[in-house]
Amino acid sequence: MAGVIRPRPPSEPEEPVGETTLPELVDPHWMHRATELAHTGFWSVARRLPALIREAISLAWATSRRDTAASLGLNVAAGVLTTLGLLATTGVLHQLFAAGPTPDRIRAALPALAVAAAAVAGRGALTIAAGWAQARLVPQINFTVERRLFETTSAVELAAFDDAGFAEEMDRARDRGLAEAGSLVNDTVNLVTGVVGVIATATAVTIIHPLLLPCLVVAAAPEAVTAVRMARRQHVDWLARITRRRRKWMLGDLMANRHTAAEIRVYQMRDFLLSEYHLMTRLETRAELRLARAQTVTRAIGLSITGVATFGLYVVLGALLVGGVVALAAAATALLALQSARTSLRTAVFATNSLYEDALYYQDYRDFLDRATRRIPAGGHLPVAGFTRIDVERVSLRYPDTDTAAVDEVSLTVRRGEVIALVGENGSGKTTLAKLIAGLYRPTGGTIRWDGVDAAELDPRQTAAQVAVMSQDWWKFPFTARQNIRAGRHDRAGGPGPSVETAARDAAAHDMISELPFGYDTLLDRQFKNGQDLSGGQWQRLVAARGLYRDARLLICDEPSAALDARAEHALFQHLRRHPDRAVVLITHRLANVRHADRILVMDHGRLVQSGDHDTLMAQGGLYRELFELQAAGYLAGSAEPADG
Ligand SMILES: Nc1ncnc2c1ncn2[C@@H]1O[C@H](COP(=O)(O)OP(=O)(O)OP(=O)(O)O)[C@@H](O)[C@H]1O
Repeated sequence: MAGVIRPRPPSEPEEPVGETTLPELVDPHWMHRATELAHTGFWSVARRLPALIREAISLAWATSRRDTAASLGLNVAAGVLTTLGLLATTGVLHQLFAAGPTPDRIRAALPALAVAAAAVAGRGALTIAAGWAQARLVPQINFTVERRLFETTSAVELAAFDDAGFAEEMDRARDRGLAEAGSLVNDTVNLVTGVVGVIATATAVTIIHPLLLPCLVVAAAPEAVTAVRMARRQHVDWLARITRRRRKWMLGDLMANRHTAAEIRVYQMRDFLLSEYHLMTRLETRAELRLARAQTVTRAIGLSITGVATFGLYVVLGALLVGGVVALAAAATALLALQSARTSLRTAVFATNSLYEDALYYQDYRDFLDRATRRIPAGGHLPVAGFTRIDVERVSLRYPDTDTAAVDEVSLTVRRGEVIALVGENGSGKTTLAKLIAGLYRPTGGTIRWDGVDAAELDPRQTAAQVAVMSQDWWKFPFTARQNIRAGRHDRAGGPGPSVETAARDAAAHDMISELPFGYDTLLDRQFKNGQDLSGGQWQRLVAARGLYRDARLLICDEPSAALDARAEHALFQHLRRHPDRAVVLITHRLANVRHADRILVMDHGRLVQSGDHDTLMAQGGLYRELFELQAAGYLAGSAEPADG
């Protein structure tokens, strides 16, 4: 076995001194409502029930009237049959306990028995039908709330995503709010089912003998109280443990993840991660045992009290029987009713607890939708078919929660047929200005005019159709190579404009795509079967192909070649040259690529500080020349860093 290296088992950690060597985790945003339930008493929760039920039913009603009516109506009908079944059972017992020969008694009991059997069968059928209606309703609700959310998030203005509060609310609405809508309705139906069950049983018992009702309440109550206590204890405990469990998931994810595998080996982090993981596991197991112990105690106390209460019920029933107040048949039915009441009460109690928490999270979803809807840009209505010039007039943009303007009173003109370049140091505002020209942001000052018309008055969809942006922070869409390029104008069926393959060739992406296992039909996401990943530069070629495929009148290229090799960069820039029908706004730090631009605009701290062609700016001196010469020096033969000291 020489040469086989066996992984050394990690050393077991010492008993924890402190909790962990890792720093504290902040609370995840999806549990910000969780403490609220823990700190709200059961009766406060119960008091809010009517409003919550109204909310859930109106959501369900708006989604499907038929299934809502069926879910609730069939449950109520099942309740009526519960009452009928109990009354018929009393009738059966009454006949059976009567005096006379057994065959006669059985014969006399038969009609009531038939009614009782029909009631049980009917109730079963109605419950199944109600369950079916409920099962149909919940996915429809999920679909409705998801559709509402995504229709809104995909329409809000881009600037909303820069607002940290908005982004967080969106995450919350998406993570919990969506899921809770279905639960809200499910729990409401369960609550109604439970309450109907309790009412049905109480009604039957009251009809049989009014004195039986208080006995039933006293006997069933301890179990309901135990159920509330256990549910709450579990919730509080879950809250207390959630941070540790997240840390455990995080550590587990680090150790079983293809992205971290190399670094963990390079830095020999295995022992450290495993010992932290063991520590978390040990603390977690201890906490779980603590909960199990506490729940066992609660259950034991609850069961004992329930036992005593049930015994009390027997004593009371016995006394009523002996005193001749209640018939034997009625007393026997009361015992059957107790079982049914307990089950229904437990269902109602659990549903009440969950309903409250569901409603808190669903409210987040509602609040977010209201807020997001207000941020959908209204836009103008004037049609746009193209442009001859776009005038940017003293335009500014200040991002939310920032003190300085990212773009500060900038004026320039983009003409059709021109290539203009935006250059400047990192953070000088080039990307922001490009996004303003593209209409992705609305200026916080100044005006942008398309052929003299304020862009705010133009139809935003038609304006967007004139613009293509090759952005520097693109996303790896999990589609095939072809779909990734066609996404540039997914609704173009034939018609003018380059084909997918032409766009790919122009962006130096065709050869690379052809070499993929399924060529243009290769899925570019490793999460899918047969999916592939591309290198950063290969992805950038694909993004450039998408931009060219869009074939827009205004092409904005933000660092289109940052990850490209020299050959691909050269090929791409051949296609970003002047074109009579198109204006190109080019942002790049590689100043050799802007030499041939019609105009070079130099930005510094959000302001436009120089403008002109390459020769003019070089003759002028200033920031452009300084940056150009610095970069050019790196390419000069024999240039070397001065030696230290
Ligand atoms: N979404 C944002 N929210 C808040 N501030 C932002 C946001 N995007 C950019 N900024 C800030 O605005 C300023 C201009 O950024 P911008 O991305 O426009 O610069 P840039 O010239 O394109 O930089 P680079 O050359 O590094 O790409 C920077 O100070 C940046 O920190």
